[in-house]
Amino acid sequence: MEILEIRNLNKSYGNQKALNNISLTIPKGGIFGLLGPNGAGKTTLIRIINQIIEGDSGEVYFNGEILQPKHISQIGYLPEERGLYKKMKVWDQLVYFARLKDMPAALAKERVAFWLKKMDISSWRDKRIDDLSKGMAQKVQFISTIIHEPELLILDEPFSGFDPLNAEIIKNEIIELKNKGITVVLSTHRMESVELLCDQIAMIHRSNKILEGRLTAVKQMFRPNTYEVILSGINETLPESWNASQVNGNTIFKIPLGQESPNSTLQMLMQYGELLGFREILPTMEEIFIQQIKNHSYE
Ligand SMILES: Nc1ncnc2c1ncn2[C@@H]1O[C@H](COP(=O)(O)OP(=O)(O)OP(=O)(O)O)[C@@H](O)[C@H]1O
Repeated sequence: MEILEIRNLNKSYGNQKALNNISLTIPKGGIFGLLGPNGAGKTTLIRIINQIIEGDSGEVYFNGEILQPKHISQIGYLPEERGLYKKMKVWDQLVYFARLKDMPAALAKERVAFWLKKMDISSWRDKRIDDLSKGMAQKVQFISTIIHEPELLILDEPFSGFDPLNAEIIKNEIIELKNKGITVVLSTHRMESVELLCDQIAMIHRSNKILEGRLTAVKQMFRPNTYEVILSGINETLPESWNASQVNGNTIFKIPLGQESPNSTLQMLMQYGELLGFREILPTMEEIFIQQIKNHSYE
C-alpha cells in the first residue's frame, strides 16, 4: 500500500517549469529519498504535498484519497528554511505547534515533556528561541515536526546545522520513527545519509524524474561489474593491464568480471598468490548521483 501517489503533476512559476509531469509512488513505511541538484523541483513538490502551494495539473493521493486539508494533521514537515517564533519560549512553542496539529492540550504537554527529555534538552524549556544557537533551535524544530506523531514525515535537509554528534542523534531518531511504521520522505544533498537511511529513492533533475527505485536495485542497475582483489605472496607475474598496486605488503587491483562466473574468476586468481580479498565494487550514491545528473544534462 502506498501512502502517497503523485500522478502527472505539473507546476510552473511563470515561464519556469518546476515540475514536469511527475509521477511517483511512495510506499507506506520506510524512508524515501527525494534527490536532485539545486533547482530540480524538490521543494516545489514538497510544498504541493504540504498544501502550501497547488500544482497546475495532476493529482496527489494520500492513503488512496485525493489530498485535502484534513490530511495536514497527518503530515509532519521540516522545511529547509526553518521557521520558529523567535520570541516564544521552547515549551510554549512546542505545545502551540502540537495544538495546531489538533492534539488535545493535556496530550500535547505530555508529548512535549517526553521529547524534551528524550532529546536531553528539558533544561531549555523556558528559553526563548532567539537565545538558542542554530543547532539548538534545529533540535526544537525537529521536535515540532514530529510532536503530533504524523503518519508521513517530510524532512528537508534535516542534518544541516547539526554537529556530528547531534546529526547522529537525529539520524537515530529518524530510524526509530521508521521502525514505528512512520513513512519518512528525506530530501537531502548528503548522499552518505541516503546510503545509510533510504530504502527507496527518486531523483529529479530540471523538473523531470530521471530515476526511481529501491536503493539496492538502483545500485545494482549501475554496478560496473568490477571486482576488487587483494593478494599476498605473489607467485606469478600479474598481467600489466591489472594495474596492481602495493598496499601494506599486499597487492591490490581491480578486474572486470567479463563473461566468467565469479567462481572461475576466483580459481584463476588463486594461481597468482594467496587470495585475501575478492569483492564486487558497487557504486556509491554519490557516484550514481553525479553520473545521472551529467548524463541528463545534455538532453
Ligand atoms: N516562488 C518561486 N518563483 C519563481 N520560481 C521559483 C519559485 N520557487 C522555485 N522556483 C523555480 O522552480 C525551480 C525548482 O525550484 P525548487 O525550489 O523546487 O528546487 P529544489 O530542488 O528544491 O532546489 P534546492 O535543492 O536548491 O532547494 C527552480 O528553477 C526555481 O528557480
